[in-house]
Amino acid sequence: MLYSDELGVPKTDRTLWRLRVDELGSEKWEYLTEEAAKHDAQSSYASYLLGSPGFQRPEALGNGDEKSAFEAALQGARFFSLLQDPESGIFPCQYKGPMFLTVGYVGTMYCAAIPIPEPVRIELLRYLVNTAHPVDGGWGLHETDKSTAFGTAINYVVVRLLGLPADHIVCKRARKTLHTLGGAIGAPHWGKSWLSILNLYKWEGVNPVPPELWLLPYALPIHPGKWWVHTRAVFLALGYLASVEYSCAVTPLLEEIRDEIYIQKFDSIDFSKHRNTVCNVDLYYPHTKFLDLANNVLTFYGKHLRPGFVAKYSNRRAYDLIKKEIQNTDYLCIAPVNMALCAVVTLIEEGRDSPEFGRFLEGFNEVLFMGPTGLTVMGTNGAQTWDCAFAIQYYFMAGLAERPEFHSTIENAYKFLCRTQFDTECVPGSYRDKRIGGWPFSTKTQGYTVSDCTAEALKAIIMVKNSPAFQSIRNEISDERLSKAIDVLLGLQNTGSFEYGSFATYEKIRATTALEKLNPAEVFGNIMVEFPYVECTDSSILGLTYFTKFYTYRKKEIEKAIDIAIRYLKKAQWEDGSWYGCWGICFTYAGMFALEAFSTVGEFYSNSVHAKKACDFLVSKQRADGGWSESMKSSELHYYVEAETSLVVQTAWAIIGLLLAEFPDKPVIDRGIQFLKGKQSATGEWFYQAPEGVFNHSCAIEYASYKFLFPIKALGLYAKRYEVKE
Ligand SMILES: CC(C)=CCC[C@@H](C)[C@H]1CC[C@@]2(C)C3=C(CC[C@]12C)[C@@]1(C)CC[C@H](O)C(C)(C)[C@@H]1CC3
Repeated sequence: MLYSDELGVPKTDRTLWRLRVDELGSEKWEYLTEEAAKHDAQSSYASYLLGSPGFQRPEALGNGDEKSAFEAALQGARFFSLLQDPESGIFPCQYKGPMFLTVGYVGTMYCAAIPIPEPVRIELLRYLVNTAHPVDGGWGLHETDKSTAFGTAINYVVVRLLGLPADHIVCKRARKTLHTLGGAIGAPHWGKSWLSILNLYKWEGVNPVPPELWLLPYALPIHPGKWWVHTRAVFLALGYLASVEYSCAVTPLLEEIRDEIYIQKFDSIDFSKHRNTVCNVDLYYPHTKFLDLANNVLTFYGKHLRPGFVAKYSNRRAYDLIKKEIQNTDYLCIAPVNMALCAVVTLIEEGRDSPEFGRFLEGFNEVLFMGPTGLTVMGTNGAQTWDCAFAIQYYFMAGLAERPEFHSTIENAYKFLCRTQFDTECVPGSYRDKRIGGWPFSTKTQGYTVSDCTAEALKAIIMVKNSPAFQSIRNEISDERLSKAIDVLLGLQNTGSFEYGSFATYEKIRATTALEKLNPAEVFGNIMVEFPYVECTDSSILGLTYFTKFYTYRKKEIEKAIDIAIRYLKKAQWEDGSWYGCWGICFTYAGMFALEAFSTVGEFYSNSVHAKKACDFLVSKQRADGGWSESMKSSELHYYVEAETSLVVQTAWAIIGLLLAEFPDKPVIDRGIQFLKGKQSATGEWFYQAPEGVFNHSCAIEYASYKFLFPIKALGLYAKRYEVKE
């Protein structure tokens, strides 16, 4: 039973929610009146997303051992295909986990004094009640985290702003935990920033990130235009807000909250002394001495030396850049963190009734996603492109795509990918690369190319274009447009000495990774600049190798790019045969991707020491029940940590790696396959077990489609290798 139900916390009527999806993949939930709902049926996949009974499952097939691996893959694909929105081709799902995003939406609405629509308010609250830590009632950085000062302080504020009274049991428990953690004073930089925006803390107690940094010559490595896109975008807006010291008007409710979140009396706190006070439970990446020094110098500058005209000029510059970010992403911004901050800046600059701020109010609907436990702000505005690219590829690899029953699934997803390729550039002066030809992680509107998303989308499209079964839609995208994707991808490969041949996420590495020494976020690792990522490198290899099978465009350069990327991978492999994965958990995820990349250049268990070592590593982690189970702790601690129970997605990853590397010991693989089959319901469903993804080493995030996509691939590859063809 959900905690919110146990407590009798109000909820909306699930049957009245509708998911509106448009052809570019924007996902917006709408709550209807009972009358309107009568004429507007809930789609079946929306019922699945809400955990409502309306979802029509495929007809049941046999359980566990009775079915072959192929039948299990087939049944899994039948189930997953029902989760597609047939109009747009995407597979909408709640991309949740991070617990520091809802404050952005609720905080912005509070600053603008705009009431949150009632169904949204009720469901946001319900989600927070359901994610409160079962033991102590606090919240962490992500849903499955321990309680931290950051998570507990901001989400406590959020539930109070959403109307939960201070004497409610949820508030009482959270408050007690917050006080045990030392109170909101120990919140890290972003927590302190949001508290200051909400007038619950003072800007003098927040370490500075002045917009003046944008006035420095670009040649300097410290120039923010060279930082990782997310960090650049967050600190751009935060720099503006801190510089103008924006805080919303104090209200009686805020005065109450001021009395609740600290262990000291609010008025007695000298906030300027707490710039560096961070609860040690929260601390993942402590300040370096170098950063402390820089903070002291910049604080002194801000207080005593900053000429008014410089402040004004640099704020203008920051706002200009914010406007460009808004233009390039049509108000979505790169992700909900900077979106909310840009919305507050727009509120200050343009006013609450301006059309510009109004667009933000619409944009928020695209990142709020409803689910069985309530409504939350997602990590991005979805995972549309990524999921479609995988679905297409894995149906092909599993030998399913050509079956007429899946034609429309493939066709719809393919058309979505074709529509999603970038065909316009960013406005000049945005510090952005050329993007025409690239693909994003979510939607075209969001506007940011990602290396591996480009490569995986490209590969999926080539599969469809060259399949005899899909000749009628092969001209949906021209070969020339595929060549543009190659231009983007080749342009993203790193050429610096230590990361030579690798790929980062959104851009090439623009400044030394030593800048990480200035990471001020306290709770995240690897955020200051781009880093070389093995998974992004692997996916890029997959896209490039697949392209050369069919096309000759820039062939020599592509071959060289693949060669140096493979070399990078080999260099990055750890002594024990593993790789540290940054975007999925963790060594298992990275191992799978690397083995797939090796397989495309003819390196397998039998002929490559690197592939052999990688397989041996994976095999050494198999558990007695045949499954694999890596914990999120691996990502945090940088060594392999097993979780409590075997996990479907982890097992699929390991099996895929072993199969693609042609690992010879069949019984090992058989046991993994048995595990995957055993966890599948007769209707083809696999169930959520644990977050599959991670970012910045410390924050877990759920990829809801993975529990279908990777088992389908694993079972299908197994069937191709070992089962007699039908
Ligand atoms: C520290 C900050 C700004 C937090 C906001 C959250 C974002 C940084 C996260 C949320 C989703 C996220 C993990 C994502 C990625 C980067 C960081 C994101 C955007 C990328 C695009 C990096 C490359 C990866 O291979 C993959 C494509 C899987 C992910 C997708 C989601």
